[in-house]
Amino acid sequence: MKGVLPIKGASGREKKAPKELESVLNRYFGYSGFRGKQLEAIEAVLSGRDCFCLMPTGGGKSMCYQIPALVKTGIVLVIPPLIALMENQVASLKNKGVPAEFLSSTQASHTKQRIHEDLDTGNPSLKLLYVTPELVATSSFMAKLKKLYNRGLLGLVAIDEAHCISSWGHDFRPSYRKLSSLRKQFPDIPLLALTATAVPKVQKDVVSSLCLQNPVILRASFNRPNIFYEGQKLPQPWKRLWKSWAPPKCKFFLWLAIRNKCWTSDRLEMRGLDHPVSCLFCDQEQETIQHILCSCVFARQFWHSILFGLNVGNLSPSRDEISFADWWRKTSKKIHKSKRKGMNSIIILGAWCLWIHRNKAVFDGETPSLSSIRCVFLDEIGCWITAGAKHLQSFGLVLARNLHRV
Ligand SMILES: Nc1ncnc2c1ncn2[C@@H]1O[C@H](COP(=O)(O)OP(=O)(O)OP(=O)(O)O)[C@@H](O)[C@H]1O
Repeated sequence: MKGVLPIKGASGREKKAPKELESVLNRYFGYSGFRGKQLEAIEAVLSGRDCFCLMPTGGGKSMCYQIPALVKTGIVLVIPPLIALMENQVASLKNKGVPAEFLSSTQASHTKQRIHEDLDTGNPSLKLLYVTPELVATSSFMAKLKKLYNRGLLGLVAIDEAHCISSWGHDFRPSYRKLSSLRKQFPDIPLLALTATAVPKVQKDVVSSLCLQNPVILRASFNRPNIFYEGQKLPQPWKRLWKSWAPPKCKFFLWLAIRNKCWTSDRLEMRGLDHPVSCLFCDQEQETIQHILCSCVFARQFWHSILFGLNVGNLSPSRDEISFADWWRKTSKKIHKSKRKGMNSIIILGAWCLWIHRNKAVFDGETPSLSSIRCVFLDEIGCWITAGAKHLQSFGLVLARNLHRV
């Protein structure tokens, strides 16, 4: 890149002086300076280090791999979780004159062919290539990457929304798990893991799942000094959530859900991404995670059938319920202490089933059905009991007896 002179870092790898990086930032993106942990992340990967970077939503994580792509030799491979995300970013980069492309199932075959031909040349014009984790998991694409790597043309691999490896990545996106092979395949290429949601436990999991080697760990402050906050302390459900019996993936899902961090229509729309027009369960209201879990008519019918089966149908969420966490707190309070642990597991399981059912409707086009979600719920309860959920035993028996009557 003209005007940006590489200097040698301690490791002997490419390193750029901040001023030179700032001039690239200014030239392509029009910003006068880096913010948050951007510069530290950029310098880490330019010096060849792996890096885990936690920055708030909208904090500017993409710059951490876009600037290296513009100053580093070779191609930066970016792995985001959503096709819509990569389409958006690629379009915006192209607008700024940055050579970027994405490969996905939605891409026309002649476009894919053109990208592959470019990758096969000795000197590809591409600087950023966005791909899905599923594509990285295929042997044919891995072979292509290997070729790039052997020719010294792979500069950096950036994994966006890296928490997917640890949360819904387990079941929902198994290919995220397979990204662990990147470190083995490309031992000296820096890996950059970016996320806005990672509690220390998840951070550790991301670092170990990706086999990051002695990574630079960056955690930007989530405080926005220009925003005045006023808050009221509400009883939080965390203790109830973490202490209840449920598989970790379900608890983690609910932790995200309570914090409104699931990729439902409202969040996708806020980010300008493709999103279902309305909730696929009821086709009446906008889809939010709170709606799916408690105020949607489908969700309420589901909860009613489960709770009615347990002889506490009166505790089902009402149509005015706007917060799942709030409903859970109220419901839990009304249950006798001796049954509370079991009820908490029932509620986590119910929420998990609703989420899985919603994903099947969104991604597999399945029609929402009360009888099928109830069957899944009953099967799961059996599995949870077998796996050690003692408090659920009596609930399971009552439900198995009563549910067919609902
Ligand atoms: N140094 C900077 N100065 C000013 N604006 C910036 C800077 N870096 C990034 N931005 C802008 O901040 C906005 C958010 O950036 P970006 O989409 O990369 O955030 P993000 O951290 O990836 O967010 P999310 O977690 O939602 O994916 C963009 O409009 C981007 O152009």
